[in-house]
This record gives sequence, C-alpha cells and structure tokens, in this order.
Amino acid sequence: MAEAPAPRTGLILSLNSGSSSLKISLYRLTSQTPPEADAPGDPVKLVLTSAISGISASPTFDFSIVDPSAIKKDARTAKDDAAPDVHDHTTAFAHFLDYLKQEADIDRDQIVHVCHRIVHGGDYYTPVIITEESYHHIDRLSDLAPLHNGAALSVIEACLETLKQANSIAYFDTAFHHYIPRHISSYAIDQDIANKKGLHKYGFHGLSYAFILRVVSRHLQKPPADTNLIILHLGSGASICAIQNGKSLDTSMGLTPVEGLPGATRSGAIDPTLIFHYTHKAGRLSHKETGERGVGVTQAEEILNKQSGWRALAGTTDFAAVTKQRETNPAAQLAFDIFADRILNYVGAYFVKLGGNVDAVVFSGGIGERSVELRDEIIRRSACLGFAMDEGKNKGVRDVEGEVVDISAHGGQKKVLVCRTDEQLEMARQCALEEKFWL
Ligand SMILES: Nc1ncnc2c1ncn2[C@@H]1O[C@H](COP(=O)(O)OP(=O)(O)O)[C@@H](O)[C@H]1O
Ligand SMILES: CC(=O)OP(=O)(O)O
Ligand SMILES: [Mg+2]
Repeated sequence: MAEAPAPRTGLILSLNSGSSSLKISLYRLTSQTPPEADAPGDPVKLVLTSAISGISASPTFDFSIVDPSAIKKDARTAKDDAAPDVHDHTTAFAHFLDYLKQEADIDRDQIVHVCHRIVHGGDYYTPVIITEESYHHIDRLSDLAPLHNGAALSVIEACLETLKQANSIAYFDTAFHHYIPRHISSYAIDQDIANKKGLHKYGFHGLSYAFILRVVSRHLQKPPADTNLIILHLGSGASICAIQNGKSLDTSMGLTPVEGLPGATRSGAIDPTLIFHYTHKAGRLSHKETGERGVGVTQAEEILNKQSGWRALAGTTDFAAVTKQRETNPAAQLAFDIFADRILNYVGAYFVKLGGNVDAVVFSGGIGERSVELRDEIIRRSACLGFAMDEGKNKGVRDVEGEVVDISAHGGQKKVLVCRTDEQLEMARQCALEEKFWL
C-alpha cells in the first residue's frame, strides 16, 4: 500500500524585491494534504503583508496583519509611514523583521520556505532552492539586471542568516517567457556569438503575468489555454506582454529590463548607438556606487538604468507626481507623453501579432492599477482597435478592490480590465503546489 504523504504544516514567506520596493507577504497553508493544481481557491491564506516603497528616493513603510490571531497583545500602536532608516533592500528587510517581532504573534521557526522573486534567471526556468551553485548562478547574472538580482541576493543572504530553518527558494521572472518563439526572442546579430553568450530576449515580470493570466482567465470564465490578452505591467519598471493561448508570445523587455518601455529611472529602448554619442566613457566601469553589493556595471548601464526615465525627464521617480505636475511643468508633460506614446507602440504591434484576437487589455502594476489618467489616455487613443472604457468606472478604480475590475464601456467589443497583481501570492501558490519542496 502506498504510504500517505506527510502532513504539511508551516508558513511560507514571499519576498518581492522590485527596483523601487520590497513587498512581503506571509501565508499559511490552507490544507495539510497536497492540493490539486486546478483545485478552486488558493492553497495558501494570507497572514500579513508589508511593503517598503520608494526605497532609493523617500521610503515609506506599510505593515498590516490580516489574520487577527496573528496580532500580538502588546503590539505598539504607532505605525510609521516614513522609514528613514531604510536606504536599500537589506535595511528594508531588517525594518520588516523588527516590525514582525514587535507586532505579530508569529513563531519565526514555523517559516518553512522563503520564496524570493529573482528577476533574471538566465537559463534556469524552474524554481530552485538556493544552494552555493544556484546562488552563484544568480550572482553571475547580476549585471544583466543591475537594479534587481543583487538586491534580491542581499535579501537572500539576510534570510539565510536570520531564518536558518527555512529553505530559500528562487522564483524567476524570466521563466514565464521561456517559450517565446525563436524568431521573436532572437536579435538579428551573429547567432554563434548570441548562442555562446545567451544574448536573446528573456523578458521579465513573468510572475506577475502568470498571476494575471490565471485570475483574468477565471474572471473571463475561459481556460487559460484559450485566453488571449495584452497585459500592461506598469510600475517603476514597465513592460507589456502579448499572451496567445495562455502563453507569452512576445514581451517588451529583452536581454535586460532596460529594453522596451521607459520607467522611473530607465530609458527604455533607444537607438543602441546613442550611448556612444551621449558619453565617450560608455564602456568604462561606473565609479558610482553600483548597487548594494557593488556589482560592476559600465557607465552606459548606469546611465540607462539609473539616470534616465522620469528621474531624468521630470526630476521625480514617482509617476503620480509626474501626472500631477503636468499642467505647470512641461517636462512632466513630456515624460507622460513619452510613456503613453511608447505604450501605444506595443499595444498596436501586439494587437496585430495576435491577429486582433484579444479578449482584453489589462492594466496592472503600481501605475497601471492607480493612474486613472494614463488608462484614459491609452484607451482613448486605441479606440480604433475596439477598446472602450467607462469613464466613471475608470475613475472609481483608485485602488483595485478584489483581483480584477472591469472598466469596459457597455457594448465595447473588447474588455478593458484592471488587475491588482500579486507576485508574492503567485510564488507562495506555486510553492504550496510543488511536491518536491514538501517531501
Ligand atoms: N496614484 C498613482 N498614480 C500614478 N502612479 C502611481 C500612483 N501610485 C504609485 N504610482 C507609481 O507606482 C510605482 C510603483 O510601482 P510598483 O509596481 O509598485 O513598483 P515596483 O516596480 O518597485 O515593483 C511608483 O514608483 C509610482 O511611480
Ligand atoms: C523587471 C522589473 O523591472 O521589475 P520591477 O518593476 O519590479 O522593478
Ligand atoms: Mg514590481
């Protein structure tokens, strides 16, 4: 007789090191027995959530306990929104651990797995437990994601030190894009060199796209494998993905997250030779602090990743401020207009690539979920593709309540949706369902 699987207990901590934020969620398993992958409901239940935003500008801190049984009796009542002692992902994580100790009735030893969002996985396409080998693999890719991999590794190091009993597991943004057809993921360069050095489109925000595909297809009452979408993930880093029959067909980011749309501090796509006219020191190593772990990047990479985007155009990394300042500040108007223009380039191209077979255009990410003005601009200007939005519904969505909100105009041929993405839940869910992590 087959042996019954061991009961599963414990907590899963999910950490999402974004370029401007550290988002953290803690979950309990909903069942001690292994759930089916297609079972309704989530295999995990949220206990608490925390976010440190604006990490390198003016950090703010949010901490909220969802499960009342996890609230500590003598919790301090003051909850600081500013986090002056935070200046990078390591100090952000330390700030969270301090709050966890003070506010939550949680035995840290119950945390069995810590899921880490790793932006660049190179040729790793499935989640891996952090070992010396996988750690060095991620480290070697740091210069292909200079705002991300190093920051995530610093948080991994802190976890290995403070949560010794837990496995640290890496989940890769790049995995979702693994099956992009070769003629779309290849650059028109010497293929021997491209293959030897892994120079192709990887694509990012994959955990977000996986989450959105799942909840939007459920909302549309279609199997994911029959769902076709144009998803806009617009945050400090912004990208767009064309989903055909539940798979990534194309996405705007490339070898690195700098390709495609501009962002808070990133240029987005430029003529690749521009950088040599911008500075004659493009290839030299940057003398500036190159991230928490001092990853060596060139001046070109420093300029295109950290000194461009809204920061360079409008003097702020906050797109809400860019939007607000438009009336009085032409530089802010230019930043807004450039973003809208580049987004429209992809909406048009992906609509054509999908042969017009698009169930919905979906807005997500910090900007996509909150900017009434940007959604209005994009949908108004893509009306020729059959998208139409209800102005009242659009204005009503400041913060998405629930996972998906339909803001389409009545009678519109194609749906316009806003989806609150949740990369932490996507990782925790995959972790709970992955048998090999629970043996
Ligand atoms: N009300 C708002 N209107 C427009 N943009 C906003 C608003 N609130 C937040 N944002 C933008 O969202 C960005 C954060 O996006 P998010 O996806 O959470 O970040 P990250 O890229 O670090 O994961 C902020 O930098 C800010 O520009
Ligand atoms: C890939 C990327 O740019 O991620 P984020 O938007 O979280 O910084
Ligand atoms: Mg993000």
